Amino acid sequence: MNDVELVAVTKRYGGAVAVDAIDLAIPTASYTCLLGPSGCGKTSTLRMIAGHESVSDGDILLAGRNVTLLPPASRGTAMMFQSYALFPHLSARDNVAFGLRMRGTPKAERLAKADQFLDLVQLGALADRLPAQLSGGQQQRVALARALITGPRVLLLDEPLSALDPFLRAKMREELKRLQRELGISFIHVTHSQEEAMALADLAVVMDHGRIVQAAPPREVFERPTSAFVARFIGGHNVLPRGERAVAVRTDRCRLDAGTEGPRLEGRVRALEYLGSTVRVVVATPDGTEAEALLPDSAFASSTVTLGDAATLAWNAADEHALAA
Ligand SMILES: Nc1ncnc2c1ncn2[C@@H]1O[C@H](COP(=O)(O)OP(=O)(O)OP(=O)(O)O)[C@@H](O)[C@H]1O
Repeated sequence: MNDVELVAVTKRYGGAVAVDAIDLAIPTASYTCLLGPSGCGKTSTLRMIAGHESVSDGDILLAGRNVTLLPPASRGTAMMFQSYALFPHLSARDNVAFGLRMRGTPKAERLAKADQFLDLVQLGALADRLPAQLSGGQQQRVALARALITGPRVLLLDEPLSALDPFLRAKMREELKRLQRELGISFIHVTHSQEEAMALADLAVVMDHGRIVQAAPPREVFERPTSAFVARFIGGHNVLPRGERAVAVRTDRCRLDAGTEGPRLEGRVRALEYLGSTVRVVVATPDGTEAEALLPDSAFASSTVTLGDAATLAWNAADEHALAA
């Protein structure tokens, strides 16, 4: 049984198609990331699953039940918003208990459960604080506890990490994955970030212009991107012409090496970026074709290459991955 199934789901705003007849099956208790460039339809898809946006065509099934026409509260989903949307005059505890209050749960029971969920997000000690007395990261944990307390089968997260600084983002990312595993429910998470999707997702769904262009485990998307668009979007690949078609070659499989047999690109070093454990070297040919190598810093240290030098980027033919036309 899948937690969520989308069957030819379409969203039109006036005449414009934002989501174009997408099909998607999200397995039980899995972590799914929806990713793609701005305007590709990620948020519209999430909002249709939540019931915050009507479906123009197609069906949405949650645990096998058709929920397309049901209001958000009857679906078994909960949504965590980017803005957290906490009530400023309520304590963290009362914010978390709010969903249960709306369902008529007795006070003592809902406050005890709120404390339990605040503990789950490691915020038990701050239960009496108002949102204004909490940091952004802490407010976000309150919002997460508030969404989880209603016992959803599917939690929907709209760019939950984008407002956090890089350190907190990495920490919260671990936390989201832990919660999803511990609770055994499905998370569907909209992100712009390839790295976030790689780190979190069991299923990475890449969208472009309202369509799903690849839906697979992150490793498969990275190792076998289906198109030049996916290879470029997911990053870490050079996309190079091969006759009528194109091939993708991982940048970490390229090296600066004129001596070996095999495919190569000859040109000049157009950019060099030191990234700590790796160095990014971009080589451009006179006709403007570019490719880059991501070299271990030790490999770069043993070369003498500098900006503007003539350089040859080489890789093994076996590392070329053919892309669909
Ligand atoms: N309420 C609306 N009315 C009209 N058009 C809309 C509305 N909401 C979204 N759109 C359009 O639908 C398309 C998809 O938008 P959506 O917000 O789903 O994309 P997205 O991938 O989430 O983008 P972003 O990453 O920028 O949030 C865009 O072209 C957008 O302009």
